[in-house]
Amino acid sequence: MDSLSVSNDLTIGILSLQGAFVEHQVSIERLNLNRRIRVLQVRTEQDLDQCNALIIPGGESTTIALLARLSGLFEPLKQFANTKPVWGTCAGAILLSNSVVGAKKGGQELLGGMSISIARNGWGSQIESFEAPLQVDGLRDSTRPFSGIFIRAPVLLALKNSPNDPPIQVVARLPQELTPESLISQVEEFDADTTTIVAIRQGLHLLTTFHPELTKDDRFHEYFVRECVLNANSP
Ligand SMILES: NC(=O)CC[C@H](N)C(=O)O
Repeated sequence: MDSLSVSNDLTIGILSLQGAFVEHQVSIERLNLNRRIRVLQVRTEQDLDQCNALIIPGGESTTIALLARLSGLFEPLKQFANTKPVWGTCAGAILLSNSVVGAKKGGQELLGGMSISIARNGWGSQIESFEAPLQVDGLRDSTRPFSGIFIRAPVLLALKNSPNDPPIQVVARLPQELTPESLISQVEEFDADTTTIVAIRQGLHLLTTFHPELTKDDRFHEYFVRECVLNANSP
């Protein structure tokens, strides 16, 4: 893919403690980038040190946070997110959020970095998992909808950027307002319009509440590489 050719060697790490990390790796490798971008499964601080960008996969956010803490990766990950591009999908999106509602008993450690609040498992039991066609700004061939796969997905509750934070850009929305039934028991009030937002960018980071790595459509991975990784690493 010529448009994504780069002259510097870059490493995209995939946090590989739990969840759908192999699927992300396969998707990036399928992009057929030139060999100067490599993919690395990240399990240690030494792995992370080699990365120019990171993907935090879907899975179980409490478990990923706990394993990161136990493996000494939690603080290095926080520092990484201060300076380098990170893409969080589903559980990864929860970890990138600055605040969460509906955490497990005992609390939930967050890496933070994106000024939003998010509700874990925010969709009601009837639609706990669903697929929806998304209109996404900036994807290649953007008139073709992207099929969003939502699996016990989190729901965005509020965009909370202060004037000092980088602006938040909405990248994708659900086609219509679905009723996030579980939210009704978790939060007293929510803004139905915000709950339709399913992908955002802020600063270096990308967040998607769904799972692009579970489709054969690699346009989101291409988007992350082009918009976040190459932009941040261009000379
Ligand atoms: N598919 C997913 O990543 C689900 C996220 C999960 N519900 C969590 O709270 O971590």
